Formats: sequence, C-alpha cells, structure tokens
Amino acid sequence: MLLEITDLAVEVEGKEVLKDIDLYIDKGETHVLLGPNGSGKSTLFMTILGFPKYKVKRGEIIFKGEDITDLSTTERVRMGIGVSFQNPPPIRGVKLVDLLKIENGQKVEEELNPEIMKIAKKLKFDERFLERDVNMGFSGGEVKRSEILQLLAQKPDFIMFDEPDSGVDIENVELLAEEINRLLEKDKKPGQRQRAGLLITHLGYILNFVRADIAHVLLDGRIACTGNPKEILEDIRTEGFQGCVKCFQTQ
Ligand SMILES: Nc1ncnc2c1ncn2[C@@H]1O[C@H](COP(=O)(O)OP(=O)(O)OP(=O)(O)O)[C@@H](O)[C@H]1O
Repeated sequence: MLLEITDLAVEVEGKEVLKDIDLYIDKGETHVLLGPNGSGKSTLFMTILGFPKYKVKRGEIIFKGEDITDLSTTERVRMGIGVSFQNPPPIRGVKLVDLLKIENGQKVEEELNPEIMKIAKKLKFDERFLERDVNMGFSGGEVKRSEILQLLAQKPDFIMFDEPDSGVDIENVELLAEEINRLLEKDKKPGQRQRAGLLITHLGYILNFVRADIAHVLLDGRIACTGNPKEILEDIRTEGFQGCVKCFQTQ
C-alpha cells in the first residue's frame, strides 16, 4: 500500500475539521475526493503534506511503509508526495524556469532539461513565459498548467490535485487531463504503475478525461461514502449530498 491513513482526526486553529478518516491508496490507483464546501477536502491535503497548522490529534499516516505523521513537509516532499494547489501563492523573485530546475533536481545554472522544456511547450509555455516570476500575474488557467508542469518536473509518487479543472476552459482542461494522465501513468497497465493520485473535484468534469477508480465523499469532516466515481457523482447530481448521508446512516 502506498498511502495508509487510519483513524485520523485533525484540528485547525482549535477546531476539529477531520475525524475518523480511514483512507488506503495503492500504487496505480486514482481516487477522487468529493464533498460540499467546507467539508474538509483541502484540510486532508494539507494534513497529508504536513503543514504545521493542521494538527493531527489522533491516527496515523503511513507512506511507503513509513510513519510520516510527525515528519516535516520538506521530508514528505522528498519521499515523493506532490500537490497541485487550488490557489498557489505568487513567488516574487523566483522564475518559473528556475523552480522547474530545482524540482527536477537540476542546478539553477544548468539549462532546463529538454524533456521538461518539451512538456512546457505542449502546455503552451514558451521560453519567455518561463522567465516570469512564479504565479505573478498568471491567468487562472496558466496557474493550473504551471502547477501540473511543476509536478511533471518533480515526478512525485503520490500526487494530490486540488480542483485542477476549476476556472480552466474546455480546450485547456483536455490539455491538463492529458498531462495528469501522463503523471498517473495511465498509459501503463494498472499493475505496472508506480504512482497514485488523489483528486478533488466539485463538478467531476475532469473525470470525463481522467479515469478514476474510487470516489470518497467527505461530509462534515468524515468520509460518508466510498464507491464507484460515476455512480456516486450521479447520486450527488440526482439526490444531492443528502443521498450520501442516507448511505452513511445505513452503514
Ligand atoms: N486556517 C484555518 N483556520 C480556521 N479554520 C479553517 C482553516 N482552514 C480550514 N478551516 C475550516 O475547516 C473547514 C474545512 O475547510 P476546507 O478548506 O478543508 O474545506 P473544503 O472541503 O476544501 O472546501 P471547499 O470545497 O470550499 O474548497 C472549514 O470550516 C474551514 O473554515
């Protein structure tokens, strides 16, 4: 198992935001996290990444067989955890090209790895764009594409995507999805994949292009439903999240 989360409870600024979270994600799997605003989806991401504000009150997080519950974010990233943020902050004074080199394990003095340059061009970034400071004045779609490009440079084994399709136009969603599929090794057979992903989506549009194996619905800080992504999305569309409450109550 790549990631094992058991009995997790998390507090943010003194408020219990997550409770009783059990989540198991194996290599080759793509999981989806659904749930209404404020249900705790981003909190779960931040906790897996180990941001100090998110205090683990109970439970543990095991990654690649190692207990990472008390490790720093830097150590977790080094072990192969990556994320594309919903609204990453601008970084004044740091050029995108230099960040990509660091994420790719290169020295800033070197030329950017030609493979990464090729992917950058596929994502519609030219050399001039890469010279810009990270996220400074980037459009919404450019931010999302830059997040995916950075992940492609970093090549983490466990990748979290926080609403990769929000605010992205149709053409660019397809482009992004193609690169997400590349990151998640969808071209290989499931048994041969080394990576796994966890994806937050509100409307599920991205799932028309990125195949997901399992969906979980977070309600009020708890996983209320787990199952087939298409069926769960359909349930939510027809019955709202209350449909999931029923499912939770009958468990
Ligand atoms: N830094 C913080 N300080 C105080 N409360 C917080 C903080 N971060 C998150 N919360 C609270 O935790 C709850 C869960 O927030 P979270 O951002 O995880 O939800 P979400 O499911 O990702 O929502 P959305 O779909 O709107 O992005 C909310 O009530 C939020 O106000």
